[in-house]
Amino acid sequence: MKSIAQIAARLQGYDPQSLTTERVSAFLNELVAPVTETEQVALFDALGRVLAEDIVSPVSVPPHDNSAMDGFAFNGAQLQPDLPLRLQVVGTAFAGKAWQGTVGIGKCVKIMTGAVMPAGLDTVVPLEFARVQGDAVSIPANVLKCGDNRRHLGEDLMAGHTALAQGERLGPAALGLLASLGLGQVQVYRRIRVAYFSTGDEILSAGEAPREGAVYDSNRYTVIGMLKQLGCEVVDLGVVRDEPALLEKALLQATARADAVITSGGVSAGEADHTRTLMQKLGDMAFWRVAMRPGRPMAVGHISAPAAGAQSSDGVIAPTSSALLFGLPGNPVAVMVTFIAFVRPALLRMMGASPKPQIMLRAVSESPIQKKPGRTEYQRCIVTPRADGQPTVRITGNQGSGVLSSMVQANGLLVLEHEQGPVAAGDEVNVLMLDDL
Ligand SMILES: Nc1nc2c(c(=O)[nH]1)N[C@H]1C(S)=C(S)[C@@H](COP(=O)(O)OP(=O)(O)OC[C@H]3O[C@@H](n4cnc5c(N)ncnc54)[C@H](O)[C@@H]3O)O[C@H]1N2
Ligand code: MOO
Repeated sequence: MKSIAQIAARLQGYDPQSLTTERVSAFLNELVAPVTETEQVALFDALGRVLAEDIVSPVSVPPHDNSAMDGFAFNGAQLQPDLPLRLQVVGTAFAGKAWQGTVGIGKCVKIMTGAVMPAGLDTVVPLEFARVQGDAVSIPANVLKCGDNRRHLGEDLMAGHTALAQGERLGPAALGLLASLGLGQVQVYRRIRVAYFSTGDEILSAGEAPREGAVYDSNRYTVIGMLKQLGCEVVDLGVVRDEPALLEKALLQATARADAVITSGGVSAGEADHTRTLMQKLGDMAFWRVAMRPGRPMAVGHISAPAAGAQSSDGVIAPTSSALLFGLPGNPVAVMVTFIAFVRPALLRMMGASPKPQIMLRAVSESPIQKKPGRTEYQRCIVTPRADGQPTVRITGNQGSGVLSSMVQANGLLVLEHEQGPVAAGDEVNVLMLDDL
């Protein structure tokens, strides 16, 4: 495991009080190691899991040349420009029940979609194009080319070729592809376990009576929601008051039980913020001010705790477990934005997934947007599709980092890059669509 100091020493221009989002991402790439343990799971249980091995096709898909249409199969060399073709039907080929005979010149076979192409035949005329009279079929001039409507053996996947690479996060299409190879089980990385707790004396749990100066905990629901969407196992440690002994206990418990620990609150420099001090005491931590909005303060590092169930006795050093720790800012939108920008990619890396660039939509801004160069801004926005071309985008009103209602209205996050200044109406901007996450 690389220490914060080692990574910082290698990262040019590392300044914890002013880090660009790119530097943060580069730092996290070095800090976070993928899990190595794997397990075999049934294909139906593999959705969202990450492949731990290359999948080499044991078979070709399709396994034989076959018809793409219901129609009549024949030897396409007989087609001539500007001339119709008349053929005699000599049999029927069904999907799953091949036609075994030979089909000569002037002959054809009625064929169903998916049926194996009889030997020597390479072209199918769809039923809609064929004129059938008794056992004769005539094909009008110039409606077909030789080879039309034939699907080739292995045109999807060829036996012996890599069908999917290690690191692929399995979506429905990938599961279907694995199933098309006849595989019922697949080797994936184990799930990662992530513990979460909210911190702060003013934070109430749902169901508690309201009291002066207190607010209900929303971060626990947004963060745990996003963790579940990622397919992590979640250890929910609730709300922890800003008391050193309670915070220490929660951090140690979380570390002993999880691969990664996420907290919210207590990472800026407030007086009652014991969280920072404790994180520092228990681990190798960095406290950053990221040049971004929202989400400026953030803590990251590794902390250690005696492993779950480990007994320390005289002369015996208890084994320790260690976890990646993200101390996210308390403000509800800052939590979500830092999770999306940094925690999510880091956890995907820990899950073993190959890195994928976040694809941004280009949209035209409906109105001017204020923006200072020198920080990356994530503004909640609504993208509207336009029938006549590029989608347009507008921001969702109040962008305060405590305002969750504008996050709910938003369908995207408008990402204004570090160097960018104000946006004029009609300018193109980048949007991260929230549904894609
Ligand atoms: N002097 C400075 N003050 C602040 C700075 C700074 O750089 N210098 N940064 C500001 C920014 S930006 C943010 S973000 C916040 C982050 O502070 P903390 O991480 O220490 O968070 P808290 O102070 O504990 O809480 C901030 C805010 O969020 C509310 N909150 C916290 N947890 C929850 C929760 N689980 N559910 C709902 N709401 C929550 C909390 O009540 C506060 O209102 O610091 C700024 N200050
Ligand atoms: O980082 Mo704070 O983002 O302004 O809420």
